[in-house]
Amino acid sequence: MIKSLTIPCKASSFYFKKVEGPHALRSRKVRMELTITQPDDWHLHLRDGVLLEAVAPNSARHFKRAIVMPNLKPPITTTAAAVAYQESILKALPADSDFTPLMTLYLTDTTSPNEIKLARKSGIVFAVKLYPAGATTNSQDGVTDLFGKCLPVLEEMVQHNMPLLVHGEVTDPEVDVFDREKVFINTILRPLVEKLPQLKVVMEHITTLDAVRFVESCTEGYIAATVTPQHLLLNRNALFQGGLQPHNYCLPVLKREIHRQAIVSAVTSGSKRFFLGTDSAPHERQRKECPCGCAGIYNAPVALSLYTKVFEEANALDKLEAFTSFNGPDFYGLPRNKSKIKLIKTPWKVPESYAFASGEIIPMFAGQTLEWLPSIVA
Ligand SMILES: NC(=O)N[C@@H](CC(=O)O)C(=O)O
Ligand SMILES: [Zn+2]
Ligand SMILES: [Zn+2]
Repeated sequence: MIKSLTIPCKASSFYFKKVEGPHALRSRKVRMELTITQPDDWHLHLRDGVLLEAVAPNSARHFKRAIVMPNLKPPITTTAAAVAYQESILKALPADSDFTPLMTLYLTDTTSPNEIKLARKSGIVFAVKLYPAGATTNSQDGVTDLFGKCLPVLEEMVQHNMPLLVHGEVTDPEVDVFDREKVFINTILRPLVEKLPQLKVVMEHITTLDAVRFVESCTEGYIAATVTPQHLLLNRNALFQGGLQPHNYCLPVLKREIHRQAIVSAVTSGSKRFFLGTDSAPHERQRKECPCGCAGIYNAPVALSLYTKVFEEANALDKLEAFTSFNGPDFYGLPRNKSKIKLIKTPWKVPESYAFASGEIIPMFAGQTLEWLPSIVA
């Protein structure tokens, strides 16, 4: 017989469940379980074609909704393209999946204010993404001069309460790659927030103490940030440990340990300004393990285990659910999910790779053993 014990914690909808298995008396093993509201992923790359078919089910297994990045080739610059992309994502999901892709538009120098009206009216577009031209994967069609070219669009976004999602790095080759986020905050973000204080902005995948301080200094409800598992768990040593590690390479690049610690403190503090965004960014193995490898870490299958590990190690498991499942929908003005997910503290091995039609994808922490196995509560 399985005995279970529920221990209430500080947060009301959160509890520990200790389950004593059938061999409990002999082995004295106690299994820990955590049940939380099902999370959403507020920053996800689903790609298209065979890659989309390979990765979409893995995100849909754990997450209820996701903000889907528009940096395809060609990019999703119109509402019509977003509608078509959403249809292909839905087709790539298992028949019984209730995963909802929340679509975004890719901002360019020529995006028209009318496109924002169409986007809002569609009911399927939830944000507009700013890629400074040349900053990251498939950003060549991005913005070259935000204040010179995009102010009318940004003003229209304020009218429609449409958030701007930001890849926050400058592209000036003279600026050290480790300083590009900090320089972006000082030269673009701070002036933007001063010019348009009513614009909702999400600083995506923050990597520095500077970003934490900036977000905390702004008005709550207008400026927020997503945080990835890799920037919570790894510092820049992970790029070179025992040789060059292409599967730990993403943009913004991993930073020093003091920055990692600042981000961990921010998310585990219980602040509403930070929420889950995996930035899961799959690239085919050959495109990562080559002389000029792509930036992007595929973390969708391991993300929830890793976030839970971070909160456990910070003694902040009671703050996990707000970060994974409340702060994101609250910021976007969307309802919180009703469904639940269980995280079971049991060892499980991350697959070495995920095969797909024309190759394979190597996940973050491939082949390693993690704890906290997610499982949807039926
Ligand atoms: N994060 C990454 O390193 N890569 C992302 C783009 C991005 O989010 O900047 C990708 O699309 O591959
Ligand atoms: Zn980015
Ligand atoms: Zn991304």
